Amino acid sequence: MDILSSINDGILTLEFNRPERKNAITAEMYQLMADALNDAEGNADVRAILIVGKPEIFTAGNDLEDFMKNAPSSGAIEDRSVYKYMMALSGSTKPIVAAVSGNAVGIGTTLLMHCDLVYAADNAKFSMPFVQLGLCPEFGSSLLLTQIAGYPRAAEKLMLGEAFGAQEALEMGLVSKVLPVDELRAFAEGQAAKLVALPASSIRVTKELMKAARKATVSEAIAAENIHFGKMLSSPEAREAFMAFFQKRKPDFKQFS
Ligand SMILES: C/C=C/C(=O)SCCNC(=O)CCNC(=O)[C@H](O)C(C)(C)COP(=O)(O)OP(=O)(O)OC[C@H]1O[C@@H](n2cnc3c(N)ncnc32)[C@H](O)[C@@H]1OP(=O)(O)O
Repeated sequence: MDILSSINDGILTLEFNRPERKNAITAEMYQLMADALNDAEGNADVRAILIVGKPEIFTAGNDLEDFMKNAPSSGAIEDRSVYKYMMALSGSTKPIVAAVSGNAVGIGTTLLMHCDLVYAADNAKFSMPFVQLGLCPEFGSSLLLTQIAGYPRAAEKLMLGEAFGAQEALEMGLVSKVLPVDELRAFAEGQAAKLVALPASSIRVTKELMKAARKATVSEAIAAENIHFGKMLSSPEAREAFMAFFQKRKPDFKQFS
């Protein structure tokens, strides 16, 4: 299974488990995670959610082969499993803890902005290389990163797409603590266990109140981003970037005006 899903002591743990492809996320993996999150919504026994990868890799983001095969030239974005997953994540009423070690690329970083408690290992590396792929930010990152980090820093991360480390992620407020990689998972599990022991109704209301102010603007940003993202996935620039990645060469964007 490319996603390991388990419920123990009130915690739903979702673990990326495709290390041979750097935990790159396929449509099937998004669907599995969307289903688990939606099931958790109706399951009172789940009182916290934990998202983890492997010590050496969180996720390389969307599977680029999937991007090439399934560019959404037709069909509604709402029907795509990535959309279902991100809506389930951003709309979850349960507290979500994320623990990042290794690379968190693209949607791997975006998804953190929809979680509640976010922790990084000292080997974590974050990147949103949307522009480098001929794409644009997705699922609220154009708005949320600006709110979290301020415009200049968000512009640097989103326009240049370069990777940055755990310490910088801490300074900008993307994560709230950095730990040694071999301590990260146990720490995150401990934080999730604390949430489980607290009154679920208080956690629920606190989360709702904290997210209320940004709810409408995040939805608007996601809708606007999706319009561009969907079209850009089939653009010649994106094709060139995907081909270049698999051919292990630098993309040549100068051929496009
Ligand atoms: C809506 C969502 C949007 C997004 O998420 S956009 C972001 C899309 N993701 C990316 O552009 C990241 C692409 N991957 C990488 O940049 C690198 O990987 C890493 C920095 C994550 C790791 O680098 P290294 O440790 O050198 O590993 P390696 O040799 O590049 O990868 C090992 C194998 O994994 C495959 N792989 C890695 N990432 C992806 C991916 N995203 N989609 C499909 N396959 C991937 C490779 O091709 C290779 O395979 P082989 O061993 O056969 O050469």
